[in-house]
Amino acid sequence: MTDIQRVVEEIAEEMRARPDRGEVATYIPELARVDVRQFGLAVIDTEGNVAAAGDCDVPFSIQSVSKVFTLTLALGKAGDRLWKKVGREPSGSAFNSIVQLEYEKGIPRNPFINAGAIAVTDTILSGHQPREALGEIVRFMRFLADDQNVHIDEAVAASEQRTGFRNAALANYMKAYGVLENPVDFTLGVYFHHCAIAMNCRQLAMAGRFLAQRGKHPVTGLSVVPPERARRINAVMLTCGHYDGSGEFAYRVGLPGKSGVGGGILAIAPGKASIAVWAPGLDAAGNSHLGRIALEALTRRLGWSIFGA
Ligand SMILES: NC(=O)CC[C@H](N)C(=O)O
Repeated sequence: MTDIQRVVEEIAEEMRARPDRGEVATYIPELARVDVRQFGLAVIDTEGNVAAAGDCDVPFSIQSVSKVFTLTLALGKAGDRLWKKVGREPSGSAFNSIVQLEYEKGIPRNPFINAGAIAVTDTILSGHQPREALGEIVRFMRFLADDQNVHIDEAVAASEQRTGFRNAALANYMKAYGVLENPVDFTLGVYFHHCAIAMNCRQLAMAGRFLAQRGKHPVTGLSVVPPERARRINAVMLTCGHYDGSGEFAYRVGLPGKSGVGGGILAIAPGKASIAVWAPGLDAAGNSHLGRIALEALTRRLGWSIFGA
């Protein structure tokens, strides 16, 4: 057994035993049904060695973790023009906050808060039909995960479509400022559906590998993005990937990471590994409670924080 596999199994064991699990998201009714006792962890190093434990094969709703991949696609389409529509500063406010948008004239602070991700999705749509844009996003996820078995959980998408009034407010607000180009319902439809992509920890860690290896696809060796872009996406993940918990995540874990309200976190140890953890219970900022604790244990034991041991 490798050191990494031993550490991953130890952590899964420790997390299973903990009574503090956080609370599942309830504002998307379908997510409220998920069993909070689950825990999965998968680490894939740059040579392709997989260390995994717990519920690492159970698919979960990746939610905002999808925003890393839509950002990658949108940068591929629009290049640096994307940064006219969305900033890259931490927001210091909740993921679904509205107040900042008014002060900043409809330009969201960063691509990972909901408003920013909706603006990113709008860039991917750029005049196409929602079905085509969604197809492109799902194909990209399958290509990166090297697995055709990645799909959209329609029940989760429909659940959020029915209840996503706050996101509708954010989108309409940006539309009023001319930040969104497509019909609001098109952009929101694609956004809700890409948030509803279901993947397991192994698939998600695989999909993130290009960010750990200078933009290269792990299987084909092709360039997914140039090294400079991979570095920059990691930087935005570090500063903005956990909303108003981003400082705490950097302090404790020390890796670029992106969380979702399904309880997943994708974390990148540049040059070393891609890591996916899933524990559905959330903390007050909407980030996976045990996911963060597990990653803190992992980076400490393996000495993987980008800030040193
Ligand atoms: N933080 C999240 O994962 C939020 C994503 C969710 N789909 C929403 O828009 O509210």
